Amino acid sequence: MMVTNDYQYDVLYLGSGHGAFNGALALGAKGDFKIGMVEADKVGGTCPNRGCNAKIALDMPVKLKHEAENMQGKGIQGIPKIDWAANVAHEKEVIKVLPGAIEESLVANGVEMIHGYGKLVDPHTIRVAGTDYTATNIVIATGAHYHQLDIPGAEFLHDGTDFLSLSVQPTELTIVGGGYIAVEFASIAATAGTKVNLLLHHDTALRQFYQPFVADLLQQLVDQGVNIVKNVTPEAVKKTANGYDLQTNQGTFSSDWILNATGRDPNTSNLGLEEVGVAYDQKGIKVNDHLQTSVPSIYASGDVLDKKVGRLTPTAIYESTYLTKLFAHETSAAIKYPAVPSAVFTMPRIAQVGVTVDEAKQHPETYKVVESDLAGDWFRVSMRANRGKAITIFDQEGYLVGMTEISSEADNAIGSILPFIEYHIDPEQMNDFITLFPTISSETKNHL
Ligand SMILES: Cc1cc2nc3c(=O)[nH]c(=O)nc-3n(C[C@H](O)[C@H](O)[C@H](O)COP(=O)(O)OP(=O)(O)OC[C@H]3O[C@@H](n4cnc5c(N)ncnc54)[C@H](O)[C@@H]3O)c2cc1C
Ligand SMILES: NC(=O)c1ccc[n+]([C@@H]2O[C@H](COP(=O)([O-])OP(=O)(O)OC[C@H]3O[C@@H](n4cnc5c(N)ncnc54)[C@H](O)[C@@H]3O)[C@@H](O)[C@H]2O)c1
Repeated sequence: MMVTNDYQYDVLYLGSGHGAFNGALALGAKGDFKIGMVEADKVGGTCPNRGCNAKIALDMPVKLKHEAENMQGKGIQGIPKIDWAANVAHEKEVIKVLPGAIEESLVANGVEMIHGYGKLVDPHTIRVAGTDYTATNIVIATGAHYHQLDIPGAEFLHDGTDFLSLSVQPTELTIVGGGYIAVEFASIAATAGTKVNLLLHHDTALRQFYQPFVADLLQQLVDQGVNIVKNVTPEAVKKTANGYDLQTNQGTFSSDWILNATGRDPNTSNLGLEEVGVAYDQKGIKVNDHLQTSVPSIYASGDVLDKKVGRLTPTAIYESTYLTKLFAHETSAAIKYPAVPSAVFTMPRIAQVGVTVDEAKQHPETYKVVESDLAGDWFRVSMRANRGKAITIFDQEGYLVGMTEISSEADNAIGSILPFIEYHIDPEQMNDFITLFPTISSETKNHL
């Protein structure tokens, strides 16, 4: 596809996160598309600048400290101390190159960057600072923002972006929420020695994960000193001489910092969606199975979508690269998501992919569920990291269709089996895969 009309671009992206830039890079590499991208903030969006990359950089010393604790007296003497300020400084150092590097590769692939806040004017036009940019197709990839609590004193609450820039270690931290961000940041802070209150809205956390594993994770956080309180509804925040009081239906929690981790809402306001007729609600922009909105020339991708798969970086990448194939006429098929893995980067981690344990247990006529204790896995014993459980799910013909694990290496374990599920590798063919030994992938394959 090339410009065949009076529009300036073939494709104009609104936003430059993974929901946009991976697809734009691939489209630009084809060489015959005119592409523009509008970004109001840092190029690369949430994940590189204030999401996954920043978070995992902060988690590195956390994992290392747990590993050193496990190896005490087994070749390691002394428990390292996390230097909070230095950890945050290192996180900033490793992510600061990302927006520049992403913009450089976009430009090298022919993408024209337009810096500023964009708003739709009509089905083919985005206005930025008074200038109109036109395109055959527009992709809305504006991401999501932190959910605000509507309580008195909400202005004293901090969000995940603030946490990732918090250079002074809180003595006591209160976290509201029980999703990914709440438990991951609780794990980071508690390991560094901060006293953490983790306030769950319900009687559990991480509701999309296998609950016995979540209960085990919460118990391990309690063992590290985290004060977990269930069924909490926040009511008001008050500033005190030493910090803040969070008043709730379960009493008052005093701490020097409060993290509001109650979810993220799609960025749909002030984009001109109503004016142009793009349908959306509080769950996000509505699209058909080709990621096309109610306005045929406008598509949407990433966290801003109303979608059933997780609001994750890999799903945003998958959507933006699907759109590239669609625009390049390399496919006309509906989007079909592969099995989407997800991990909670706590210590221990929980990760899962494919058919869930609950689904499998509800349908014993279709699935076989195999539970494995990892205590005896030799490689993990050598790492002294053999506390954990894995559950593998097979269909009646013996094909692997799902897996979930809790362990310090659950992310690596689940990552190692994805092709078996996605490519429907039969039990015999699995023997054709030679793994590296000894590694987590060889240990994991032993359980299949
Ligand atoms: C703390 C945190 C940790 C996370 N950890 C993980 C993880 O470990 N693994 C994982 O898979 N996912 C993780 N995620 C989720 C992941 O970051 C998102 O799913 C992903 O970044 C979504 O990409 P996106 O392109 O849809 O949106 P974004 O990356 O948010 O990009 C949207 C962009 O659009 C821009 N924009 C918005 N409106 C306009 C406008 N009108 N004009 C111009 N520009 C505009 C914004 O400035 C932004 O740059 C995490 C998220 C957070 C917040
Ligand atoms: N490891 C990862 O893949 C990862 C890590 C971090 C974030 N993310 C993504 O970032 C997004 C945001 O993560 P999150 O953890 O903020 O959201 P989430 O939706 O996972 O969790 C929100 C939590 O807030 C609670 N909550 C909602 N309203 C509340 C209220 N009024 N009072 C108290 N608690 C309330 C919910 O019960 C839930 O536990 C998600 O889309 C997630 O997919 C992913």
